[in-house]
Amino acid sequence: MITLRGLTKRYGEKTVVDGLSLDVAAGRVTGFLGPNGAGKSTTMRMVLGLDHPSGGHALVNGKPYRELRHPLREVGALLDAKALHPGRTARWHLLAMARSNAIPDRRVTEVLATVGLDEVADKRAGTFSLGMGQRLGIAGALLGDPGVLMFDEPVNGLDPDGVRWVRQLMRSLADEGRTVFVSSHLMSEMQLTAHELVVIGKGKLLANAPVAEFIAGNSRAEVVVRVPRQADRRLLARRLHADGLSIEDDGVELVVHGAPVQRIGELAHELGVLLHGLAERTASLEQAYMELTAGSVEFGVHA
Ligand SMILES: Nc1ncnc2c1ncn2[C@@H]1O[C@H](COP(=O)(O)OP(=O)(O)OP(=O)(O)O)[C@@H](O)[C@H]1O
Repeated sequence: MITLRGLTKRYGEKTVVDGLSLDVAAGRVTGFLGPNGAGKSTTMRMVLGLDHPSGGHALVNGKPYRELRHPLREVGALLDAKALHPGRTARWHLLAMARSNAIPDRRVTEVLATVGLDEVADKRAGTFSLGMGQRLGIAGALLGDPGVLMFDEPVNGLDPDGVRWVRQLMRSLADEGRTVFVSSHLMSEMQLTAHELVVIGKGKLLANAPVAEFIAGNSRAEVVVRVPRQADRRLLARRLHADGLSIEDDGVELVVHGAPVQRIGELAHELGVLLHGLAERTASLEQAYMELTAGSVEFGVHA
């Protein structure tokens, strides 16, 4: 479990993390979202004791990072996959980490196999592709078999197969009861991977909710009604309009906001309107995220 209370970071005049209070629960994958520069990496760095908070605190399993006896055994992290010694082999990189944290050497062989790098374990990390570097970074996070894991954009540079592998890994780590806190800009991937979401903008907490609740709360559900006959479409549209519902008519389909699908089906039946389709269209995480963060984008092109 990760606990943030009033966590704040200022650089000069700028507050980049602004009073964050939240719990990241065990047994769940928690997606950490926010526009570029929102403060995600800074928050993770404070959890890992790499940056010192200007206010508040961050705890891992109830303790500040610096009080953890064998930190790698309690919290593993992938922050920057490029932060490797290029001349070291993958195996040496991991052995050095293991030995400084009293982790047995055999764990190195295990995690190399877990991330699929066993065949290149004795090659220098400097020759690795971006995706191989990500895998090595993930191996480092898993090394101490920690209960808490943080990944900053772990799928960056991975091919589709690698992306799916990361998704399955995150889920299985959470299924084992671990705390998995993962940042990403890939909304469709987050929708498939995360159970819970934490969204920040300009350092402030914007949302903290299960994925489905977040999408429902930040988007409008729509019902798409396919009405082949124009006269029918007009009749149904008039009736829905009279009921105070908002409707769009593109000449083939009606898109209705604010009414459950059952009600529209019943109305069509009552009016004797022929339907070729009646479907609820739930918003994607991307749509909900865009709605929520529209005012918090710092570096964007304004249309
Ligand atoms: N050492 C530093 N000195 C000054 N400003 C910093 C420092 N580190 C980060 N910042 C600023 O803090 C803000 C938050 O950066 P951070 O990297 O935490 O955002 P992020 O949400 O991880 O962004 P991204 O999605 O682009 O990775 C940015 O405006 C950044 O320029």
